[in-house]
Order: sequence, then structure tokens, then C-alpha cells
Amino acid sequence: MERKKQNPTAEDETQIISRRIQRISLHITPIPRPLHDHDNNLGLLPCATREKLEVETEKLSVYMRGKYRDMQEKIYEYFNARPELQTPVEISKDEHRELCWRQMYGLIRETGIRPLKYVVEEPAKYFAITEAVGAVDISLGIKLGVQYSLWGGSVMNLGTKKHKDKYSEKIDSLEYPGCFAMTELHHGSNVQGIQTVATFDPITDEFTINTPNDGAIKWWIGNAAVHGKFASVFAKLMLPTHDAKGVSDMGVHAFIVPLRDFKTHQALPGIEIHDCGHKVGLNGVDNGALRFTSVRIPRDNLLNRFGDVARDGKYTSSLPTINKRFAATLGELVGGRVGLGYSSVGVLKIASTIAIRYSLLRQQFGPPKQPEISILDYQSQQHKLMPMLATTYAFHFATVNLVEIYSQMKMTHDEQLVGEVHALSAGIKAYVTSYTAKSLSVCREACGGHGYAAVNRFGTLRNDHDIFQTFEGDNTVLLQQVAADLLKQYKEKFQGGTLSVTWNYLRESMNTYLSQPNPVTSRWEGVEHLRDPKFQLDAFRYRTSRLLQSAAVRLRKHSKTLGGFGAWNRCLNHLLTLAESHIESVILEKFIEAVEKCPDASSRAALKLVCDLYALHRIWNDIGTYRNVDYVAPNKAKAIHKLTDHLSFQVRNIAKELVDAFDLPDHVTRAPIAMQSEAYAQYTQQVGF
Ligand SMILES: Cc1cc2nc3c(=O)[nH]c(=O)nc-3n(C[C@H](O)[C@H](O)[C@H](O)COP(=O)(O)OP(=O)(O)OC[C@H]3O[C@@H](n4cnc5c(N)ncnc54)[C@H](O)[C@@H]3O)c2cc1C
Repeated sequence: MERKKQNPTAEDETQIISRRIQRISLHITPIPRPLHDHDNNLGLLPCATREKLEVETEKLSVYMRGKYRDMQEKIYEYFNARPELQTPVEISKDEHRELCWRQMYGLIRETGIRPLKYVVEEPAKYFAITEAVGAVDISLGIKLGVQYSLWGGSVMNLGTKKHKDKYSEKIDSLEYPGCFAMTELHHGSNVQGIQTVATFDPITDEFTINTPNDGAIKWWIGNAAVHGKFASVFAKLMLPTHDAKGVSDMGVHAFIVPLRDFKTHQALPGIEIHDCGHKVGLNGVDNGALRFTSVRIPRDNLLNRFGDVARDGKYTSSLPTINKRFAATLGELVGGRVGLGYSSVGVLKIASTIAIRYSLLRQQFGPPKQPEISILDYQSQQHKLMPMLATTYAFHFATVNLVEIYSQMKMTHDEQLVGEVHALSAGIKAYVTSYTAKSLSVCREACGGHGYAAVNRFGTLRNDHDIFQTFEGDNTVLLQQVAADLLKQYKEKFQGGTLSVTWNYLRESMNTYLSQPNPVTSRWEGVEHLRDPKFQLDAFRYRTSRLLQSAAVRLRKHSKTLGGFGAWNRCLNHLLTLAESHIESVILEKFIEAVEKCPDASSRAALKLVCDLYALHRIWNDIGTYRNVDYVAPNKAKAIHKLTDHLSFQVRNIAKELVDAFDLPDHVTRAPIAMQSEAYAQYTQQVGF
């Protein structure tokens, strides 16, 4: 009995917590009872309203669940039933690579899942698969992404029928493990700067692939160090000419290059492969470096959807310029970005679930002579975790929407949609992965010392996820694509052109911005007004319009003296803020739509609360900007701050239900401190008690 008091079971803890939640929670209908002394002592009732949202987790979860939940469950179950395929906490690089291969091979061969089919036909299903395998081990998610989205995707999207017929089945079944070899030692973000060459030889009807200098060594190539048999190699296509130069550069194209012998697994003649070595994270993925010396491949190995070479060496393309072909080629690869943003939200869900479940369980300090309180009852802990939980929900709906419009784009090839998905996938990937990377540290710290135990996962999640900010396009570079697109749309607006759907709001808010902020509404501070989605969206959009207008003016001014490139660089931080602001507007818009569409009233009320917290927290974060232009008067700024704290507190009261609705079973979250029963006991067992 004594022992139980000192070290209560999780069930006891849960009861204590739920009693406490009942005591301090707010109720929807006013309850005519005075505040408990205890509540006052905790300082937990920041405002007099007493509301409690009753959330039916199952209904909320059904609304959140994608169409492909069954597929995800199949994956979770597959790994749950095979402990030998689970990644241990301590594992060497080489063992991790082999395990990761066995995980992928087992999944594909034993469950019959065929991801490449979905990459092409049902992208949403493919992204659901990558999210689920990423929850098992992020290395596995990336290894699978390299095989199917990058290597497979390049063949399917940049190749033609002959390539699909020859390769698709064998890529899907893992008979042909492959790589995507774009990056070089000297060039990552600037893909057009790559130097590898593929020169056509009309005599033998072949291309010769060469690495002209060490700067052109392909670097960081996933699957290259150990498992890859092929690579889609990005190189400048050179055609022989009869002039003094001897060759003509047709721009960057992709080529299928066999890397290793099928029987011996040795590198083929002319191909030198080295291991990029131990990394900060993702050590289950074998990244390698490749050098090519006069490697000959048949002409047919050119992935020729956007440009082809005939037997006589004549080049043909439906696209007139190198730049247009390059844009079309890279445009086909945006699926990787969509998937990375989507998977990043998956990582954020796991981390926030662990941190919040543990914060509900953990008790430290309390009022004199009273039981200790849950650490989630501290305002500071709520401040760390509740806006993050709200943001996770916001990201969930934004990435689901992105996947939907990406799928539509793949079906229709609608030109406007292509442009929209291109910019939106760049922006959402950049914004979401940067936020998740920061949040992983916050979650670790919010769990104190136990958050630092590797078994509780924050270390691997943080290290493995970190590079999401860089690959598939560096975030700073991607945000500039969003800013450039906004400026293009802005210019078109004034030339009477149409705006794409996502950008449509700019038309209206630009007009609002061009007039002065309304001195009356800037003082409105009522809760109803602050929780009105119209006010929230207007505020986000006003900020974007203002940033867009001022960026356009500044760029025009500086380009007179500095030229286009110099002016862009002079305004770069401004442009990045503009891009982030726009992406935040899109995320909020999608969240508001998701709240409105939710069919179940209790789930809708919970989502509305979470959405309000997301919106007001972001406005408060940028309150300086709003104050500077008098969009928000001092009294309103104060009211926003107060309400944000209050909403954090209210969200805390349904935090358990909100993380439960992510539907992540214990065998997926895996951190002992986040187990839904006997968390402490499971944790102590881990170290041998
Ligand atoms: C683990 C891992 C796996 C990878 N897998 C693959 C793979 O399978 N295949 C493949 O082809 N590649 C792969 N890559 C490479 C990856 O795609 C590149 O690292 C990425 O594109 C960024 O390029 P970079 O490393 O050259 O960075 P850089 O472009 O050199 O960027 C370095 C810094 O400069 C800044 N910067 C660069 N340009 C600008 C600009 N215009 N404006 C402002 N700031 C700028 C960036 O923001 C960044 O902070 C992988 C990389 C890693 C680490």
C-alpha cells in the first residue's frame, strides 16, 4: 500500500488526473457552484466562464482518419507481429541498414503491398503508406521513399511506355532496388548547376556518362552505398555537332544507369561507389557517392518524356527551351515534397502524443498539503504544448488538402493546378518541416529528464527528421519559390489576369490593405469577435497582402540600382516572411473549412476551439507587426493574449481526447513514458526492474 502511494500505477494516475480534470474543467452549461479553493490555488481558472467540451474521441478520430486507415493498420500490425523487424534503441549503422532493407523487403514481399502502383494511380494511398512506415522507423519511411517515390517515380513520371513496361513491376517488387542521383558534391539546391554529362554516341547508339571533375561526384545518393542496382542519373545531355565546340548542351535530363552486377553485386565497370558514412540521423538509409568514367548505356535508357534523341542523333521535344524542359522535369518530382510534408505531420503527431500523454501522467509539486498536480496543469507547460497540439491539427488538415489537390493534378494535368501544387507543396513542405523540427526539441524538454532517454524516442525522431528541412528542396530555397509565385500573381492581378484558387483571397484583401485599417474594428476586443473566423482570416490575409505590396515596392526600387538578383537578395528576409505568412493563411483557411465540414457537433466544437487557439496564437506571435500598423489597438492586443492563454487552458482539458483521436496505438508510439497504462512500470521494466 505504502509502495503504491509512492509509485502509483498508471491506472491510479489516470483516475487522479481525470478527477482533477473534472474538478478544474470548464463546463458548457454554466454550473452554479463556487470555484473550489483548490482551483484558485492552482491559478487555473483564467476567466470566469465554466465550459467543458465533451469530446467523443471515436467520432473525432473517424473524421480525422483518411480513407486509407486500413492500409496503415495493416502496416502497424505487420510490424507489431514481428518483433525481429523492430528497430532496437541501440544499433550500429551497418546493422541498421540491413534491418531497414529487411523491413522494407518483408513488408513488400509478405503483405503484397505495391507502393509504386499507388505512386501513379492513388497518391493518397501511397502517402498513407509512407506515413505509417515512417512511424515504424523514419529511416524505413525514407528508404521506401527513395525506392518508390524517387527512383520509381522518376522512371514512371519522366520515362515513357517502354520504361514503364520494362521496370515498373520489378521496381514495385523490389527486384530492382534503385537510387535517384541528382545532387552532386558542388551542387545541391542549384540543380541546373550540375556537371555530370551524358554524351550521345551515334556510332554505337549509346550515351556515355561521365563525371568531369570531383565537384560532379553524385553525393548523398540514397540506396547507393549498399543496396541499389540502378540509378536514375541526372546529367546534361550533350549532342555531337559539327561546329568548333563539338557538342551542344540540351540541358538536364535523367538516364537509367545500372550500377551493380546482378549476380556478384559488384559495381559495374566505370562506376566507383563510396559510402557517405555515418550521419547525424537516418542511419538506416545507405547514402553513397558515385563517380562515372565512360559508362555506356543504351539510348533507350534516356527517360524521354520531355525530350528524346533519335537514332540519327536528332533531338526532339514538345517543350521549346531548356528552361521549360527543366521546369517540366522538376515539376514531375513534386510528389516527394508532398509526401515529406505529410510524413512530417505524422512525426509531429507521434511526438506531441508522447509529450502530452506523459505530461498528463507526470506530477510535480502542488499547493501546500495537497496532492501534487499534473505538469500539464502548469500554464507554462500548456503554453509549450497546447498551441503545438493545435498546430498539429492545423497541419493535418492542410496536408490532407494538399494531397487531395496533388491527386487531382495527377489525374487532370490541369495547368493552373500544376502551378498551384508546385508552389503550395514547396511552401507547406518548408513550413511544416521547420515547425516540426523545432517542436521535437520542445517535446523533449517538456518531458524533462525522461524525455532524454533514447527509449522515449525524441532523440531519434529529432535526428532523423531534421534533414526533412533540407532534402527534397532546402526550406529557405523553397520558400523563395512561394514568394516568387506570389509576386507573379500580384503582377498578373494588376494586369487583369486571373488568380489561382489558393491565391484568390489576395484580390479582396489587397483592396482592404490599400485602405487604412479600420480604427473602430482595431479596438474590438469581444471574445465573439476574436473567435470569429472572419476576423482571424482577415488578419492573416491582411498581413500577407501588406507584406506582398511592400515587397513589390521594395524590389522595384532596389532593382534599379542592384539589378534583379541583387534586389531579391536585399529583400530576401522580407520575402521569406511573406511566403510563411501566405502559407499560414492557407493553413488557417483549410482548418476553418475542416471545422465547418465536420458532421459531428461535439467534434466540431472541439475542432473550433483548437482552430481558434491556432489562429490567435499565431496572431499573438506576430503582434508587433499588427500593432505597428495599428491593425490591432493596445486593448485588442491584450485581449488576444488573454484569450490565447484561456484557450490553451481549455484545450488542455480535452488534450487527452485530442491526442487519442490521432489514433496512434501504443505499439506505434512505443515510448514507455507515453503508454496508456502502466507507463512508469513499463519504463522501469525497460531498464531491468
Ligand atoms: C540524408 C540525405 C539524403 C539525401 N538523399 C538524396 C538522394 O537520394 N538523391 C539526391 O539527389 N540528393 C539527396 N540528398 C541531397 C539533398 O537533396 C541536398 O542536400 C539538398 O537539395 C540541399 O542541397 P545542398 O546540400 O547542396 O545545400 P546548399 O544548397 O548548399 O544549401 C546550404 C545552405 O545555403 C542556403 N542556400 C542555398 N541556396 C540559397 C539561396 N538561393 N538563397 C538563400 N539561401 C540559400 C540554404 O538555405 C542552406 O542553408 C540527400 C541529402 C541528405 C543529407
